[in-house]
Amino acid sequence: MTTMKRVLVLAGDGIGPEVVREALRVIDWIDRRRHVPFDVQQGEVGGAAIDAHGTPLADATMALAQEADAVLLGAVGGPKWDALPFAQRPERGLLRLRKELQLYANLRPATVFAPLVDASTLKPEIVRGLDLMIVRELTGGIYFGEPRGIELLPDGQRRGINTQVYTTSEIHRVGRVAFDLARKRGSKVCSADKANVMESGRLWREEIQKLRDESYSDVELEHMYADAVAMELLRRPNRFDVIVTDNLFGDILSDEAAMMTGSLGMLPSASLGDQRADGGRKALYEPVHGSAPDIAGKDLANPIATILSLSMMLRWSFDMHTEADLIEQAVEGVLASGTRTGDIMAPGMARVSTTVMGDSILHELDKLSA
Ligand SMILES: NC(=O)C1=CN([C@@H]2O[C@H](COP(=O)(O)OP(=O)(O)OC[C@H]3O[C@@H](n4cnc5c(N)ncnc54)[C@H](O)[C@@H]3O)[C@@H](O)[C@H]2O)C=CC1
Ligand SMILES: CC(C)CC(=O)C(=O)O
Ligand SMILES: [Mg+2]
Repeated sequence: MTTMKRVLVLAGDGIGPEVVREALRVIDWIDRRRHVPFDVQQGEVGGAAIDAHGTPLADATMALAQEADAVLLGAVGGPKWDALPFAQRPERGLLRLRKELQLYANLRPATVFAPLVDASTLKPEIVRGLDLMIVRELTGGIYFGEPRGIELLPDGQRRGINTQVYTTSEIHRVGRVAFDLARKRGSKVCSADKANVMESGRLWREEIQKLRDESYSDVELEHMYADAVAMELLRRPNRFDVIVTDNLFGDILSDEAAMMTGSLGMLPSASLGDQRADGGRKALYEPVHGSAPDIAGKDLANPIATILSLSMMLRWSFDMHTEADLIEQAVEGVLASGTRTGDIMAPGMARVSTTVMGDSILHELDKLSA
């Protein structure tokens, strides 16, 4: 018997609702055409939740997220809420979800679809065939460390403080995810840190090395400074297989990697917690991009990152590899036919809207499963 897949959808702000709407149509397609029942609940996060409930994530929504098999999120934030204190900003809603669901491993694959080789700002020979995985630590580091704040000094200056903190167990658990993934891919891990200037970076390096020597001696490990990784990503991205790094460096390096694939609008992500004894795990899926206020409400956003995040959900939360493959093939087919949103458009191609991109992917899914 096929069990019901309980998915909580939090569309969020800006282009969030626009891109999530297209992913919901794909869920509906799977439900109808592949006879896999989904129980989709919807809630607010970010600015939308501030407007509706006065907080970036209501406790009731947090409880729904705890109960769901998986969460699909659009994006949060926008100029309307930019002046709010940090604790009340839209981004805190997302950070609370990550922290309370203990989603410590953020998988951000950067894959270049063949038809998009020319959409990258890098030369085709640099990005062709790119298939790398960034594993970003997501619940520790400088985004959560204490002390933090902005304080007034006696001389009238203000001082901003954030703290980078990691413990051995936080490093080991995300390291294990990276090494396990590498075993299924090219068996190579690059660990990015700043061990030359930060104590937390030195600890990161020592513990990743220890983990590799004790449990993953079959996997090749190299350590690099995060700034050098930023440089190498532009020079020779194909040298990388899996990159494991902390919360802040992972945030930055994955936006950089996104541009190899043509656009931030192409990059999906999965945020995973520990696997339970029953094989399940807490998980949240979201595009890597933000709420893109500059194009919000105009039906211009690329929904592919969100649709590919759904495909990651099918793989990681529901073991539905056939359907995940179908979605990825449909995206590739649509791109090959020259259907492009503005962010991945090449000269001479017509620009389609978010909705038409969604229509085209559904049409391609129909064709593939006819
Ligand atoms: N996970 C999340 O919810 C994230 C939220 N944010 C928030 O989003 C807001 C805007 O941040 P930005 O720095 O502008 O980053 P952004 O990712 O929203 O936009 C950066 C640029 O990429 C373009 N872009 C992004 N996604 C696109 C898509 N799907 N299709 C076409 N073009 C796309 C935007 O138009 C913009 O020019 C801020 O409030 C920020 O805090 C930023 C990053 C992640
Ligand atoms: C809390 C988010 C807005 C930070 C971010 O840029 C991301 O996770 O990609
Ligand atoms: Mg980011």
